[in-house]
Amino acid sequence: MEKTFNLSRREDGIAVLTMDVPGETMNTLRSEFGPEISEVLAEIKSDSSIKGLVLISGKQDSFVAGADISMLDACKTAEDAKFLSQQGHVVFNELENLSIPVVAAINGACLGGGLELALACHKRVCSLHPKTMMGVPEVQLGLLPGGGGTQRLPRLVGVTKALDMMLTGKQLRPKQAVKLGLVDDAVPESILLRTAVEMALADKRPTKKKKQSIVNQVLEGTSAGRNIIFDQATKQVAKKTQGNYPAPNKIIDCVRQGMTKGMIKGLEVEASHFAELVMSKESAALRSIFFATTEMKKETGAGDVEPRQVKKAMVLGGGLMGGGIASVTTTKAKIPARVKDINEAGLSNALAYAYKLLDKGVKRRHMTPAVRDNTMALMTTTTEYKGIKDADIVVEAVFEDLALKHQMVKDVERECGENTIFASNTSSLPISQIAEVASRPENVIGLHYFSPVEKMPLVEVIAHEKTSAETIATTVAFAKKQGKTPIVVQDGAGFYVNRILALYMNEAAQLLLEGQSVEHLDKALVKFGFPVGPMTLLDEVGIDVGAKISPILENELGERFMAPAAFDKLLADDRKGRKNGKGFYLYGGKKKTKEVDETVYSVLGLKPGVDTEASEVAQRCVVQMLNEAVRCLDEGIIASARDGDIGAIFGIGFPPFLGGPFHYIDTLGAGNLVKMLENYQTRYGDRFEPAAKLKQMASEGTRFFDA
Ligand SMILES: C[C@@H](O)CC(=O)SCCNC(=O)CCNC(=O)[C@H](O)C(C)(C)COP(=O)(O)OP(=O)(O)OC[C@H]1O[C@@H](n2cnc3c(N)ncnc32)[C@H](O)[C@@H]1OP(=O)(O)O
Repeated sequence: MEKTFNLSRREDGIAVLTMDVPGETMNTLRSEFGPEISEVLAEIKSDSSIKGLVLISGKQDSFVAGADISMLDACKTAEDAKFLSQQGHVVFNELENLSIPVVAAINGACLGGGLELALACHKRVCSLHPKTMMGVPEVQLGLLPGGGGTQRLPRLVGVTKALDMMLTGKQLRPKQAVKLGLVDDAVPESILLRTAVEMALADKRPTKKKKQSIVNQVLEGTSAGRNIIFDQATKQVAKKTQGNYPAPNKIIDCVRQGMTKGMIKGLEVEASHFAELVMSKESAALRSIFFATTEMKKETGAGDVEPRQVKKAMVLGGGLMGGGIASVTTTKAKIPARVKDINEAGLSNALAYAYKLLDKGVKRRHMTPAVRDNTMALMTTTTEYKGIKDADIVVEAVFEDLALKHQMVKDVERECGENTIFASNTSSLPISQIAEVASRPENVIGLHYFSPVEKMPLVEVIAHEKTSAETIATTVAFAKKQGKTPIVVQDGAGFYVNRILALYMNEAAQLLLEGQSVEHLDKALVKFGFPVGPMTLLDEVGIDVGAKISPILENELGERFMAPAAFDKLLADDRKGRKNGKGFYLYGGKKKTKEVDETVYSVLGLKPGVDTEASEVAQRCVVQMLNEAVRCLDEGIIASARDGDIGAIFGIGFPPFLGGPFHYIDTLGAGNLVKMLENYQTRYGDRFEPAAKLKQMASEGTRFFDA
């Protein structure tokens, strides 16, 4: 069998151990490598001519991407998982205890177990390659660093910074890593090996630790001080996770026990907690999201049709969405974008949007002002259709007016090339309606972004019946270059995400009209696992936007989408939400915490009654979303349950630890969900009628995913 580790000896006495997993684009750590690694370490220990060791990757631009997540998925028992962690401890301890200097030479991704491997080396040097990132993202998989990271990281960079890395899963760029003391140096890739060899030729004493402030020395240097750190971290975790994610508290416990009772105890605790987490339903759900998104990275959205290259884009409308779309086009995709608006104000907004994003990078020192300015030069502006003949794609992001969009379709077909794609960022209008005036309907497609554009990873790519496969593939590729996760959905009012969101929001509105308070509704759904509650979301999206979409959905999809009439009173009272500072919450005040605008109750003619059980409130809203998601799958609006899960998680923040609507239905059981819906249908009306497919699955006892 081809080897993963190759040991080569240099004349200066330094041995270079190259890791290169055969046939894989990325190095990952697997249990099967154990015997080979032990053999290599034994060879090194027995060869007195070896004066030092450099560990390097044989991959072009990645070091080690962590433990093989598929291997973790294959664990059948906690014992299986615990063995993996303990095996890692043995190997990494052996590496760390070598009598010769061991230096990790890091180029590219060095994540999870990959960083833990590097931490077991005596020193670390990384390259300045743009793909060189270091971190322990296990918490994003519902796990913890199980290869000694919970013990070595705090001892290297300090408890506070180690907890920050492990609890957020943040990835550090080279200069950040040097500043933190995670690596000893960052050098151009061309001299990475040479630098590592020089380090290995020097003695193995660790580089002088970064000087800590007096406060930090006291906090980190005493058990009382450390307990303050641990307690503070525990409080922050509780606030952020609402108790829905077990990994963070276990991470804190590993560090606490290790720092209190020593590294050996710490490693024991780490292996036990790691094992429990690998077997947890939360980690299984989060790992499924990793596999889904990795699989989607390779899909064109149109089978084996090759996408055309997009060398230039145009954005119509420089407002909130247009500015965001133009910004991610230039700053992420590095594709020139020409923004057209009817006035200079819109154009200035788009430029300011991009500049603000880029300047944040300069302030955080991972971008130079020159790179910022060169990237800004990719965005040009115009109030006329000039300089766009060579645009490969035009994205319109103007307000939801069909006549205006029709005019834009005609303008683009007149002013641009015959292959230029017209992509509409509409959030509700059927693409077929927009395309009905096109002389080249095969070039018309929907490309629906979510606000804020630079943060929300999802885009919906909406094909109408005449959209060509090449248009789909090109649009999907363009969105991926923008750093987006696209799902291809079929044409229909509200597409997928807004359609399932609408019923969830309507149910929240019903609960409000029944006397639940605004803050109780929001707290209930945040506790369930959403990033924000429905009333906050409505304020953010815009009450006027919701009111505009509802009748379109009701007209196309049926009266279950009828929004509560009382909400018209909000618009009559000019309540649009954050955008005009009047909504369910107060805006513009000096207080950090948001306060409900109590006058909203009188506008709606309400007096909040007694808030009912939060879980019941959440369940009524969530089952509406689940039921409609099943209808969308049944109607072919989404191609798969996988896409439905990713769309809901990345589009509206459906709780990732539940794996998405379809994974969650599998967890609940279709039969139980039907019973819940039927119970609500009896109590609250036919809007809770279970979807036909759901009833069929309940009767057949089937699931969306293999158990
Ligand atoms: C011991 C404990 O501490 C446990 C751990 O270490 S848990 C694992 C922690 N590591 C991670 O969470 C990193 C996961 N990977 C990524 O974030 C990304 O893959 C990347 C940033 C490393 C690279 O991203 P990108 O350049 O976009 O490449 P892909 O995501 O498409 O990945 C390329 C192929 O590598 C496979 N892969 C990457 N990481 C892992 C992994 N940890 N386990 C298994 N496989 C991994 C990925 O599936 C792709 O495979 P393919 O065959 O090419 O499709």
